[in-house]
Amino acid sequence: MTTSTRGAARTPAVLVLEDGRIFRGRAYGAVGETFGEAVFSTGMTGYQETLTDPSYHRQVVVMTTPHVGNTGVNDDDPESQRIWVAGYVVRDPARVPSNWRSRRPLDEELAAQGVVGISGIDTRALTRHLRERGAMRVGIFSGAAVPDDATLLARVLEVPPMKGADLAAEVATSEPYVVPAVGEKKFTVAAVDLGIKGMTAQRMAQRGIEVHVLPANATVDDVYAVEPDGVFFSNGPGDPATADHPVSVMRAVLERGTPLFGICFGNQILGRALGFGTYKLKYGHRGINQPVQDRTTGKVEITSHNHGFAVDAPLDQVSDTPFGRAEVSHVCLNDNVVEGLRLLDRPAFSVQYHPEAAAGPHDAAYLFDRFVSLMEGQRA
Ligand SMILES: NC(=O)CC[C@H](N)C(=O)O
Repeated sequence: MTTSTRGAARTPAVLVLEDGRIFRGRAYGAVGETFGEAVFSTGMTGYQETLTDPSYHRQVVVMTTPHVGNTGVNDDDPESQRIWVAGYVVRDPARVPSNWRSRRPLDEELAAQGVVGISGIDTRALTRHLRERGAMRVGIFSGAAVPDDATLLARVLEVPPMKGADLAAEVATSEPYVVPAVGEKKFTVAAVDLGIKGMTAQRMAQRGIEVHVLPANATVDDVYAVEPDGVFFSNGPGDPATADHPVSVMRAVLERGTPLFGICFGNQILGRALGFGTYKLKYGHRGINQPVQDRTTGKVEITSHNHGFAVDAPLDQVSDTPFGRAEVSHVCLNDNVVEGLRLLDRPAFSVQYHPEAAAGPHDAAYLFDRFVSLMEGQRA
C-alpha cells in the first residue's frame, strides 16, 4: 500500500450530478476537482484500456464492477500515451494489487496523472440513476476546501454538455506517424486519427498493413499522398454532428472508390457522409459484453463498446445514398441501435463498436479481414 492510497482514502470526496443528486465517498487517485459527462461502463476487466481510450476524453467513467485495481497497472495494456477519462468512480478499490505484470497500484497511477476519482460510493445506485435519467454532467470534489453543495451544483451546471462538443483534435496526433506491418508488407492504409486506440493500428499491422496515422485535420491530399490501398477512420471523443471536416474527407474517399473502413466515430462519420443523421443515446453503450448481430451472416457476436451517439438509419431497407445503395449491416440486440453500415456498390463499411478488442472479446476480429478482402478485391 502506498502513501497516496492511504492519504487519499482518508480524504472525503463528493460527486455531484447536474440534477442535484449527490454521492459521498472518499478520494481515489488525485485529490482535487474534476468535471465531465457521467457515463457507466459494464466491463468487468480491462480498466487500463478503458482509462487510456481517447474516446473517454471529458467523460467521468463509473465502473459497474465493484472491485477495480486488483491487477494494478502494467506497461503493456494502455491504448494511448495517457489516461484520458476526466474522472473515475469505483466502489471498492483494491488495497493491494497482485499480478505478475503489475508495476504500480492504480490509485498511484491516477494520482501521478492528476486524475481525480472517488471511491466507496454505491455505484449500483449511481448507474441505475444514469440509466433512468440519462448521461449527465457531473463534478467530483475532494480536498481541504470543498464548498457547500449548492455552490458545487452551480459549478457543475457550468460544464459544457457533450452534445455539440468537437473534441477529436484535442486527442489526435499532431504529427503523422507510421506503424510498420508485422512481417511482409502487403498494403498501405491511411488512418485518420480522431482518437485512435493503439490496438487498432496493431490489428491492421498484424495483417501485413503498413498504417500511416494522420492527424484529425488531414486533407484529402494528405490521405492520398501516402498512396493508400485503403483508408481508415478511427474512434474518437465528442459529438459526430461536429465532425464536418472528416465527413468531407470521407466523401472524397468514397467518390474515388478507395476501400474504406471506419470504427465507432468512423461509423458515425460514414453515416453522415451517406446523408444519415446522428443522435445522442440516453446513456450509451460502454463495456465488453454487448451482443451484436452481423446481419450479413446472421451470426451474433459479443463485443466491446464505447459510444454515446448513434447513426439514425433505417434498419429494414436498403437506402439510396449519393454513393449508391447502403444498408445497416450490424445491429445491437439489446436495443436495436445501428452498429454497422455497408455500401453495396462501393468497397466501404464501418462498425459502431470495437473489433480491436482492447479490452474485450475477439468475436469481431473478422472485420479487419473484411477490410483486407476489400483491398485485395480492388487489386484483382
Ligand atoms: N468510441 C467512439 O469512437 C465514440 C464515438 C462518439 N464520441 C460517441 O460517443 O458515440
